[in-house]
Amino acid sequence: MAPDRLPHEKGFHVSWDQLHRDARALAWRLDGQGPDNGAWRAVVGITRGGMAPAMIVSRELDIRLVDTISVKSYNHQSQSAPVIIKMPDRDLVGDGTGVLIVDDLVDTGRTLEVVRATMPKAHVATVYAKPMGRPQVDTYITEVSQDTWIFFPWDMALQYVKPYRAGE
Ligand SMILES: O=P(O)(O)OC[C@H]1O[C@H](OP(=O)(O)OP(=O)(O)O)[C@H](O)[C@@H]1O
Ligand code: HPA
Ligand SMILES: [Mg+2]
Repeated sequence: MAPDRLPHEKGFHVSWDQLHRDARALAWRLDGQGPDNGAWRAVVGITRGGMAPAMIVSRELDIRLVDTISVKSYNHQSQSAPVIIKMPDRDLVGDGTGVLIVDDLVDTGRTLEVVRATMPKAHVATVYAKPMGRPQVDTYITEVSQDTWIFFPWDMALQYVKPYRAGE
């Protein structure tokens, strides 16, 4: 959902360090929760934003089978209908049993709705969640309000900021 304000006005800015900590927290929460004696079989990251969290989760949980599902639903901050551009290996994921689907965030939940339909038995995990999309997620770490835009480290750069009391 596109917020109708400038990016710096209501934004949740996530650094690489913060993302790393939060994705690790997600992994630790998922540890031992898989259907096979607590183990997970594979990780499927939703490209592109889910790739960094998926890498961190699979590293923490020692899961070597990692695949991707490619979904496009946003062009900058405007949403369109989600389209699956690439499916994961069907022989690997099956109906999703033992599979962890990982994304950076859920906003409206439309992306996850489409992804879930392809692997109905998978467990869906995101690092961040907004209220509207929460029903689509099984496990997440941090919730932000629906009108907050989350800025990820790969979309930002360090830059000069004027002092609060700027001189004339
Ligand atoms: O819950 P929703 O309202 O569907 O929105 C959440 C999705 O939107 C973003 O992906 P985007 O489609 O922008 O692609 P990207 O991951 O390649 O940036 C984000 O990474 C989630 O995958
Ligand atoms: O808040 C967001 N931040 C980045 N990408 C997104 N895609 C949907 N919502 C968001
Ligand atoms: Mg995405």
